[in-house]
Amino acid sequence: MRTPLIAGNWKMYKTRKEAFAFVDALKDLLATFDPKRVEGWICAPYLALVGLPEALAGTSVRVGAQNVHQDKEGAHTGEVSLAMLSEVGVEAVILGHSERRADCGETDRAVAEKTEAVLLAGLTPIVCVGETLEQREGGQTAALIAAQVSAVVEHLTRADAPEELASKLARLVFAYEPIWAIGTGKTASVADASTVITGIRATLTRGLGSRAEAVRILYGGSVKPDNLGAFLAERDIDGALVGGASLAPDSFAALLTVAVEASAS
Ligand SMILES: O=C[C@H](O)COP(=O)(O)O
Repeated sequence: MRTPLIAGNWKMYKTRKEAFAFVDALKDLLATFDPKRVEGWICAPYLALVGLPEALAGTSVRVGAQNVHQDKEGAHTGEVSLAMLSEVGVEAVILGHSERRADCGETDRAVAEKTEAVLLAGLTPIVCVGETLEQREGGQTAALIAAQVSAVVEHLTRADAPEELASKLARLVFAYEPIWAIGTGKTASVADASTVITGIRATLTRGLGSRAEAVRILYGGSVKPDNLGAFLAERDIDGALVGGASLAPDSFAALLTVAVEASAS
């Protein structure tokens, strides 16, 4: 049984002051219910990460970043390493978000290398895949998503991959985020999201065999507390990657509440 996961992606929102005010308010809200049956993650901007895990201590909400460099260290101006993230208590990293693929030219290859580095460092990668509206209307969704997922799986299972990688693959998380649904208020239909996510699991099974069953696959794109339940009711949808609706403490707590209720039903 896969533990439901609600990951908030704050993107480039919240100063440190705003981030810590969010945590204070969230802790008050979480005092009234126990979201233990689900995992809640806040993926904050780098500067807000410092001190955030400590501020969330005593809750079941953990902290993630939104990107990392794949190298251990080096001459990479402006980049942040996994050791730097681990040192401040970060446990997960969003990789290959469509905004980074578009704004920063992140390739499937770079996303695959980052995924390997995150797994080897003992953190959880949340690997984003998704199609544009043009690609969807052109009937390319299934092939494109399969190619994005396969690029990661083939890299992780290549013949000369580090041996210890195999035992870490169950920690993989994928997020299917149709680009046209991000921040637009237009979600994919539950049926369409479910079809794509079932396809992702099939691609994972081809590459990973039975280990694919443990991999969690999230839906992302205009998820709100009032539409989350319908996605979570689908067998292969294990949670959500949420942007806008993760920015307010009451809305993030409401997402966790919906996930707890869905996991109980
Ligand atoms: O990473 C999160 C996604 O880009 C979804 O953002 P959104 O919930 O604001 O549509």
